[in-house]
Amino acid sequence: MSMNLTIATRESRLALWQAEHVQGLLRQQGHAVTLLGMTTQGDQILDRALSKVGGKGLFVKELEVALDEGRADLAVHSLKDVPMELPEGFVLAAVLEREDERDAWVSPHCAGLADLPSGAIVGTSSLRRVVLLREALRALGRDDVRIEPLRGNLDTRLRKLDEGQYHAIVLAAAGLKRLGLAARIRKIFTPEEMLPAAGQGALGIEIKHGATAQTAALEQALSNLAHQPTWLRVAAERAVSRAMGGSCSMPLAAHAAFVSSPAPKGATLRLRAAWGDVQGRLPLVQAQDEAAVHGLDDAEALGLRVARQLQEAVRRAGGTLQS
Ligand SMILES: NCc1[nH]cc(CCC(=O)O)c1CC(=O)O
Repeated sequence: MSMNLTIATRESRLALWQAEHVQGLLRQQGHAVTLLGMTTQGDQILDRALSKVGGKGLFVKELEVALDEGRADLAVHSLKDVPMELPEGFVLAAVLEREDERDAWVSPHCAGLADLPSGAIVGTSSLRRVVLLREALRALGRDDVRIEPLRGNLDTRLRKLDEGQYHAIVLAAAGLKRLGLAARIRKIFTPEEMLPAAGQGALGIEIKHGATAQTAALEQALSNLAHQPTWLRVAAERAVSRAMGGSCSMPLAAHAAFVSSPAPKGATLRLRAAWGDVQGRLPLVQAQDEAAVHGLDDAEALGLRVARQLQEAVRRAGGTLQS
């Protein structure tokens, strides 16, 4: 059955790329799909760190209002920006195949941290990247390097780099690749060097759940787009964030990968997580575990176990999780 569908999307170049990507996939299934562009608070507030003004939810709330009012049928999000708990009545109907989940180093000047000139400034605004960069700089004995906040959409961030406000910036590789900007990447950090954020590089499709025939048809169409191995990986990662009470004001990394590839049903999923102290007094705290994962429940149970380990390790290190 062919449907007329509307996708609610933010209007940044990356958000539009992502919405158009899903539009294309749904059109291939014979549906008529239009986009409804909107500006969210997260796009408007650019002068303050997101962690200080309410966090990830700021990027998704307006889109949920559009779903609630029936102005749109689905919303496409970078999963990294989707809060762990969706409001009552909303569900994640599909997670698409993951793009590169790693972080990228972009710099016209140097190939990596070790090459930074004395007193260099590195831009990033994610607290996770701040604590991981700090750890790497500490290992290199580079206490001269400064990490400074950097906000705005991808184009804005790159412009600030090009204007010379920073020697280098760290961004998600996925966003750069999607926008055809992969040539700007000087180096991609391995997950060992810089553990990615929960859900980074994956797209999630959110809908308003309802017991109607229309919703059932929509869920069916979206389930055709879902990529199960990605879904299992991000379910484990997001379970860590959820159990840690993670908002974007917590410097938290969580990354899962199948140890045997490709990932058949029941393959072993390895999950690693890290927490850092924003004040920089404590060394990075890490935890990891692995499990045979057959479904979302197994993935979430793994995430919960790693979160418990991490919480215990944070306590032993003398850290506090409530900031
Ligand atoms: N926090 C903003 C955001 N949300 C998703 C991406 C990149 C794409 C992705 O991770 O899927 C970015 C930019 C970045 O972190 O550099």
